[in-house]
Amino acid sequence: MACTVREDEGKERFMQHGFFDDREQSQTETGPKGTVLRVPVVTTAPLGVLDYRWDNEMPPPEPGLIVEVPLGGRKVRGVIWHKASDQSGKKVSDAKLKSIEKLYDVPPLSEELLKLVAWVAAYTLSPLGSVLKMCLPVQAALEEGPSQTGVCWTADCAPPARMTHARQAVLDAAADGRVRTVPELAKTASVSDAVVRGLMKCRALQTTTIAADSPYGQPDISRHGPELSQEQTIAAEAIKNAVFTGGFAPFLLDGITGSGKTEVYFEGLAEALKTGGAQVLVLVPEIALTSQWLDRFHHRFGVRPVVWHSDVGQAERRRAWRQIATGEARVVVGARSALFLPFRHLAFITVDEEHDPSYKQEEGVLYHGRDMAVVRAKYAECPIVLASATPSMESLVNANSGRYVCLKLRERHGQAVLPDIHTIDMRKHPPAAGSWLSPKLKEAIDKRLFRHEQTMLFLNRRGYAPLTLCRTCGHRIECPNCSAWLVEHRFKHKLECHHCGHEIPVPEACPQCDTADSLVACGPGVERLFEEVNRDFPSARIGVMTSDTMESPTETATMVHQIAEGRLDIIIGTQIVTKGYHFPNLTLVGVIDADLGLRGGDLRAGERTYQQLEQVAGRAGRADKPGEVLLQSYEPDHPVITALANNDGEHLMRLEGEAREKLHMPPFGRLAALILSGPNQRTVMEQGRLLAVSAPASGSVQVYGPAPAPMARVRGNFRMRMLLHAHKGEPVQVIIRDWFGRTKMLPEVKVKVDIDPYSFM
Ligand SMILES: Nc1ncnc2c1ncn2[C@@H]1O[C@H](COP(=O)(O)OP(=O)(O)OP(=O)(O)O)[C@@H](O)[C@H]1O
Ligand SMILES: [Zn+2]
Repeated sequence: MACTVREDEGKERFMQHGFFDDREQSQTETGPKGTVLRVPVVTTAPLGVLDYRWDNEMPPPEPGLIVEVPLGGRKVRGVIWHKASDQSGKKVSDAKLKSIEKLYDVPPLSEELLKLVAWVAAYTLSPLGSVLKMCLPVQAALEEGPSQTGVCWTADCAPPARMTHARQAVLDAAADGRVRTVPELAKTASVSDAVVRGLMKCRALQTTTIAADSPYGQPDISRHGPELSQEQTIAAEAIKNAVFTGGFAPFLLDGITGSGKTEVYFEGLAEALKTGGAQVLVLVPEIALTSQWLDRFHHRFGVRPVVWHSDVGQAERRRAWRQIATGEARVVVGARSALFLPFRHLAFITVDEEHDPSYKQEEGVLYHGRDMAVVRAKYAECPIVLASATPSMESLVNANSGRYVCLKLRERHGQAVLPDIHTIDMRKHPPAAGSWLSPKLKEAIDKRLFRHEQTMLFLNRRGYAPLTLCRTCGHRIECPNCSAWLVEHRFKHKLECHHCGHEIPVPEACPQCDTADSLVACGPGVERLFEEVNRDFPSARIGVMTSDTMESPTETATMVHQIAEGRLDIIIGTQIVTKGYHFPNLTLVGVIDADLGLRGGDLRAGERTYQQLEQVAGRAGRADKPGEVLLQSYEPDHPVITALANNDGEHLMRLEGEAREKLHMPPFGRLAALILSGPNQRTVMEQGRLLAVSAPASGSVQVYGPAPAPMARVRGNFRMRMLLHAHKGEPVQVIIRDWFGRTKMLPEVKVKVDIDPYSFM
């Protein structure tokens, strides 16, 4: 494998990065035995750069090489860093310097990836090690995998003493000299394994060992995509040109739902793959939901791409990581974590559904996948396409300012047109008591059943009911660990906390006043909606799509197939049904509670609700039959609802942009949230007070809080929030670092910094 570098080459790269800068101080030189070569290492522990001793017996060090080092009594993975450690003053003496224990036989991480790690760490105020850990997620990927028997023909092989048709077929198939497994060769020659083994025995074929991981299929770029419409062609050509020219080039592909954005960026992908060894990355919001995407990719390129997300098993992760590192795997489609994969030669990135909130990582290193993808493209010097029917305010502003090239698709493919969107004023057309469907929506569903067309009902609430209340004493059943109600899940006969996972069986009597049969479910969830639909449309075939009913990607794929094949009439789902699906026979979308996302009202509530409802609306009428969307609302005059009904998202986003600009709100200003948490409420409050006392303040920087977080308790920890608001251009990270430097930090309180927060809970 390619980790061995020529000595002079390694040293040269090292010098370029200033590795030998502190030669004098630590007397380091590669050279005679006994001298110490000090190298900087970042480990996967949440720390910065540390010094280690490089054994002279090892090949010369090079930035990016992956090593194993001792750290606090453990052995941890690490990477040779491209800058000297910053332990100035308290430098470990040569004598105490610990040695690098192992050099893994995998290619070094690229310069470009190391730069990304450094950038993300600095931007999110996270330790380098925490970010690096995301690049090295699978220990097994670093080890040589189990091997298997391979077979090939070489010029040294003697022809067999006895020749048969079958044997000749095998030798013909093996004549290309490729190493294959026995079953592979047998299959290619259409013979049984025994024929191949016979030839191996008499040395007419050579036996070798090959790595157990089978290679990924290579995409076939000679295939052509569909004929593109004029506006699709213009967009595709712009992207292809940028890929051909190379270099950083960001695009916003802003095309209405069903306009063929996928077909357009597939063209860019095909262009990139024309260069031998080039790799491409497609980020998608929730990979479990992409069975249709994978089928389309397969249809277009003749193979399946490498898939990367948290549900992929260890063996497959190992295989993927290694082959991405060696450059053999060419196309990767993945969730945001795929951004940190060790590509060798990244030539093109697409972020599909770029507006999707799930790109923001809310645990560990708090980064935004879309934004960091742009940074990676910059370092990899390659084009990037951000695609969406409902672009984020951030990307729209970048497109308007000319930082991104904006490519527009204004029409749906073929005969399809955007669906008609109507609002049902629930004040005038209320549902019957105890039900959630207005008579108008029911009528529309009836029509679709009669015409054998499909209906999708959208309600972004998992479970049966969001609240269980005692009719006698008014007690509401809450989570003992979190400030949240327990949600009834009737399919599972449980009450469940959606924040910490705490669950209890549904009680027979009120836990507070002990009255039997006094608990009532309040409000609807998808399970309750299912009950109603099932009762009102007894002959309909109904499917429920939520993360509770779809526990694996396979289950999701099965249901998606069922819908696409017309084996379901009504699909009830949460936000997982909004993502990019194409069901030709689906002509009605009903939104049960269009106002749901507007309540609570954080900075992006309007933008997010618009995006979500426009996406779910976009599932209707994507083929030859026209679509209709009905929004049930108690606030039909709300700007978001009218924008949807008037098909005028552009206007809405413009107004929203103007409002934010006036208030210096993102993306026209900067926010950073501080989340203080700990088991003891008093100390958390004390930390808040200490931070408030030393908070920075000027005309362009303001700090709000501390205040109890809306989720004031999660998993037994008390939480408070502070919010730093700064004008654009203020060095928020520097300000925060300085602020913390001046503040007494209590060890029992965790202070998390969320730069560009999306969640305000
Ligand atoms: N030029 C074309 N020729 C043939 N079929 C096309 C063409 N363009 C798009 N389509 C088809 O139209 C449908 C919608 O396209 P696609 O899914 O790419 O749209 P999209 O813009 O990604 O939509 P969404 O944002 O809703 O996910 C797909 O079935 C796609 O194969
Ligand atoms: Zn809880």
